[in-house]
Amino acid sequence: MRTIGVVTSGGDAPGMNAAIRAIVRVAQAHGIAVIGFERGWEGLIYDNVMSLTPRSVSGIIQQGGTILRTSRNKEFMTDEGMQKASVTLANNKVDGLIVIGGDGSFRAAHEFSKKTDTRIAGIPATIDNDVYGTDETIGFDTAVNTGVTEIDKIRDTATSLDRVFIVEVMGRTRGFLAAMIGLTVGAEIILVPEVKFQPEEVCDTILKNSAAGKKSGIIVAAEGIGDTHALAKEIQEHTRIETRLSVLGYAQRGGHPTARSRFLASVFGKAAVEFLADGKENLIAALQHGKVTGISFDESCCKSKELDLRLLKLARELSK
Ligand SMILES: Nc1ncnc2c1ncn2[C@@H]1O[C@H](COP(=O)(O)OP(=O)(O)O)[C@@H](O)[C@H]1O
Ligand SMILES: O=P(O)(O)OC[C@H]1O[C@](O)(COP(=O)(O)O)[C@@H](O)[C@@H]1O
Ligand SMILES: [Mg+2]
Repeated sequence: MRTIGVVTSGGDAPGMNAAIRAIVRVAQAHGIAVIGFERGWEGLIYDNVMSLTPRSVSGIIQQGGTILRTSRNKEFMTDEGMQKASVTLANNKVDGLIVIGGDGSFRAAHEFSKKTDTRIAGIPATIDNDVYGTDETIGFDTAVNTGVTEIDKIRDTATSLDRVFIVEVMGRTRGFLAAMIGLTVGAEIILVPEVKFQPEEVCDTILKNSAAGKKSGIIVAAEGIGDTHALAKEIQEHTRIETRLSVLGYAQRGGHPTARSRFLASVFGKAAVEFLADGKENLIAALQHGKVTGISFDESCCKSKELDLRLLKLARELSK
């Protein structure tokens, strides 16, 4: 293994830069050079490369986003796109590729490795935490903390005006972010796509809480549950309690990575380089019960990670 290529793909996640830094510095210790491909798979298709050295990754451990930039790319999903990418890797004498991204990037990497025999290692980085096989992804903890900071502020105004708020958080089709944010802000209600709910039950809980003396209500809703605007309207009409919607949006994807996100980036970066250096192909660095390990792309891509529903139950118990 002489040269490793690195790409960040899909939605950016705080801590991606810390992972790039770790890869470059661990590779250096193994005598391996690193080059970066810019803007996700696009950089592999169009041969946009950036040399990465231990000095060029100085001062990025604390930066959100990704210095390699990223993209969502349709062309890579075609045979032709993958062939072009394979030629780029050969032209740059890349012996192994590290993909830093989420579930979509890993499905792409899996296809790519099957079609072109490319040696790949994965590093899970997405605020959604929706990668099977790892308890946590880089960026998740940062996005949780960003959500918590914002919702604590919303609680102040909600309590002052006896209001209910629906706060919509990201997560695509999954409820990992909503569940963790909801539990840790003391939300009265958490709505996730994994659990069907009836608006009447939500109204019922709000009315019971109000009768018990609660001055505000926070509903943390995952974006995947559907139309939160319509839900806020329905709650207000049924309960006669002023109900507002606040969509947290893209701020959840940015900002300085937390220590936790930087830690995961550092240990995953080291693991991914070592997988390739040791000839262990097509593994994703993963955290399982506090230990760093590897899970195959094959397994991760065909399984769906379960949401721990006990988080929702605990949040309900604690918000009475
Ligand atoms: N099934 C697939 N086959 C080939 N390429 C894919 C597939 N799914 C995703 N990709 C590629 O990976 C990119 C990143 O995936 P996406 O789902 O957008 O983000 P993330 O990796 O953060 O989940 C997509 O824009 C696309 O180029
Ligand atoms: O940036 P876009 O294309 O608007 O996509 C928004 C989506 O990206 C995310 O922020 C991150 O998702 P991915 O990690 O799958 O890219 C989701 O939570 C959100 O649904
Ligand atoms: Mg994803």
